[in-house]
Amino acid sequence: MIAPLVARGLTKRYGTTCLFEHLDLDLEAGEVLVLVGPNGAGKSTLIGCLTGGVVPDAGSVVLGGHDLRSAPLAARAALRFLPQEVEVPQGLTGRELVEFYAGVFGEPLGRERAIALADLGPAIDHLATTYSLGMRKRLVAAALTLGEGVLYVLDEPFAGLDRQARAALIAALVAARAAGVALVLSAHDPEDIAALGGARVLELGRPIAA
Ligand SMILES: Nc1ncnc2c1ncn2[C@@H]1O[C@H](COP(=O)(O)OP(=O)(O)OP(=O)(O)O)[C@@H](O)[C@H]1O
Repeated sequence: MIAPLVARGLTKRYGTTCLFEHLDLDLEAGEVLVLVGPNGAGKSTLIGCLTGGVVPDAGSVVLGGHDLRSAPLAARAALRFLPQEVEVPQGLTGRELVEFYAGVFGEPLGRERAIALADLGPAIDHLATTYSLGMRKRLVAAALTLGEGVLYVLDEPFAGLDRQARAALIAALVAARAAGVALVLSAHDPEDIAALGGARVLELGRPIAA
């Protein structure tokens, strides 16, 4: 079975400040890794290195057996990413966006399931740019479950969600995990970590200036 995530020797510095170095990560199907640490510890930067938005100073990332640098399209096809700030394109309703994701992720028939999971009521037919942060997160988090992602990476997924949306997202993540999806997420609240049904925790400390 191909591991959803293998990272080797990840190192990232900004100037003389080292956020992490020589970091190895391995996640098997269904495993969960939670990144914790104070503000500025480097959680989002590490997530950026795992999802291709930040180039590490050293090291490699392999997603679902595909190297993020040498085979970025195949690696990204295995990945579902929920960033901390969820941006949506102009001019599309929530429904149209879900239809777009369903096509890109190769599960066009899953769109009604994702729309039900987003649970936005009549707002699903409003322009997504009018949504609150929590509504945008509901929409995109539901779309992540489309297709055959093997690794979900979520940057502070529960921030800005109300209780009902948080419970729905946790249920969706627990179900994905049971289906073999591995998860990497950053979180501040131990309750969220417990709700996922057990996870490995990686604690990042305050960055060290050389
Ligand atoms: N592009 C950049 N250039 C320089 N420094 C950066 C850059 N991006 C992030 N940093 C710095 O790297 C450090 C880690 O930032 P990061 O956003 O990864 O932390 P975090 O653990 O996600 O924080 P938070 O919990 O507040 O979201 C911070 O000191 C930040 O200022």
